[in-house]
Amino acid sequence: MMTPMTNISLFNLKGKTHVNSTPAELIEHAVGREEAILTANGAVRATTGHFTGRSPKDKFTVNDSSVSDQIDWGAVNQPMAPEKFERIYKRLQQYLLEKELYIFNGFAGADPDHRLPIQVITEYAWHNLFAHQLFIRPSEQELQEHQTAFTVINVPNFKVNPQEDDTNSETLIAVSFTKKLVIIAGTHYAGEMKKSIFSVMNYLLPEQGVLPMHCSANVGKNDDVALFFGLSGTGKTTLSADSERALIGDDEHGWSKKGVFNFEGGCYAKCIGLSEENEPQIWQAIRFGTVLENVILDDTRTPDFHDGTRTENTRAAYPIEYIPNSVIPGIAGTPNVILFLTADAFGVLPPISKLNADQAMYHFLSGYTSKLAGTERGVTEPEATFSTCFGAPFLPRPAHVYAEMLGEKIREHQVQVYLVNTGWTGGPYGTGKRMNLRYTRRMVSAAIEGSLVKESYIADPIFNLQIPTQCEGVPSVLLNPRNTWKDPEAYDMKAKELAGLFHQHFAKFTQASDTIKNAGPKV
Ligand SMILES: Nc1ncnc2c1ncn2[C@@H]1O[C@H](COP(=O)(O)OP(=O)(O)O)[C@@H](O)[C@H]1O
Ligand SMILES: C=C(OP(=O)(O)O)C(=O)O
Ligand SMILES: [Mn+2]
Repeated sequence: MMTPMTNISLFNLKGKTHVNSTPAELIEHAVGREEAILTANGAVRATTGHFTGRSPKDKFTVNDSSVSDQIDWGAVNQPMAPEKFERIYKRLQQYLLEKELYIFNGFAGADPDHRLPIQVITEYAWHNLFAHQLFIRPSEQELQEHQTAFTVINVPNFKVNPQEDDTNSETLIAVSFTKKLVIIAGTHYAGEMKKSIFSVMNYLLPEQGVLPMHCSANVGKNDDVALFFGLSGTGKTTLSADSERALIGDDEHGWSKKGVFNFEGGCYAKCIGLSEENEPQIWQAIRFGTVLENVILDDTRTPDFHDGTRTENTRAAYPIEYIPNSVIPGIAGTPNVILFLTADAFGVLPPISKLNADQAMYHFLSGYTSKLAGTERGVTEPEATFSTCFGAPFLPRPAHVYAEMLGEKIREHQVQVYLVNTGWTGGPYGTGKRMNLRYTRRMVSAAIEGSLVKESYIADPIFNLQIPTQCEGVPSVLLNPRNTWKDPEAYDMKAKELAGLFHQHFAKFTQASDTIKNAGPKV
């Protein structure tokens, strides 16, 4: 695909550049340069060294007058002085001068009214392949007219200096909204590229009246749209891949007056424990063109998806068209049903419960899920985490900006919201076991089809949630988590402990209305 290079005015590149290369070309380069290896199923596999996940402590936002009063400064959005960014940028220009580089031009945002033309410049061919598969690929015509509005430069071998540059380490993920530039340095984890652009969209879209969301989305035969909000590992990618429904996207969407649209052109699935039986769509998407990250291979170069020795966060990145039933471009109507996914490691939240509008706001602001033992050093017991809007690491603006928009839309369109525990369950059906995926799929289907809303419900006294007494295809005893514990009193104690954590966390939302504050657990 030879097309004129679009404007790379941010950098004065004198080395060889490969612009808008095809997957086949990028794969040839990645393998030839020994960045990645070919696997038995045709995918390429790269390893990422020290960083096998995102590095939130190394993420900064340039604090200049154009954004200063808009950003929710703190641990997520750490400020960087403009002159520090400028110095790094100048050094980076020197570093890049003679470098061989790969350049992808495309879009974030499937809706032409709200899309962001982006350019992704990478040191590695495999990172450019990732960008090509994950972002929205332009048509020939769109490429001719492409004008970059935001650039991501991904230079794993460029290091910053924590002393001189005021950074946390030699690794940096820095966004400047004024320069319209993201610098990613000192990490090989490809997910930083897509989540950086997600953060940029999360900053830009509210000003256009569009709600950006950390959710997956799919659509049924009757054009009924479902959204699945959730933090990492809660099941957005897994549950949105459904043979009965068309996939809109697995991670990042916007909700405009017209409906929802995907920000991306691909998916980024977790591979740990992946099986053909449980996740057939994802399984068969792993083929030529797909990028595997940190997946272990056997002697025949066949992936061993059960091997987590390198990391539990093994990944596959593939274009959305590799999912047989997908919506391209990723645009659909207004959601009918919203599912909040939470991976509760205490095993006390019901597998599914129905929320009213105030409860929906309460749980959206809370964004409860769990960090599991082993995922972080020092975490030996399940640890509750609250990540507001189910996506705090990616939200530049204060939570209320997003929450108010969602609340308005839920009310306006009378969207039914459910809370789904995709985490753990106690008692006879599996102490310490993850919720059975087949049952979760049944409950999610019943919620989406509308049969669940008509069931009878019991009120859970601790969490103040409405629990259905039946759901077709799911043993009724599982629906109430208290039944699944050997010792119901032990259940009550654990449940009250979690209820207390909800209260502690929610205390910071002083501006929330009383009806929202009272919609949480009753302890
Ligand atoms: N009941 C369940 N619901 C959803 N996912 C489950 C369940 N049980 C196990 N899993 C596993 O949990 C992981 C969910 O990850 P994923 O869908 O990638 O989350 P996200 O996209 O939200 O980061 C997958 O590996 C999936 O196989
Ligand atoms: C890619 C990520 O998100 P998710 O696990 O939600 O896919 C991430 O958090 O790095
Ligand atoms: Mn995902």
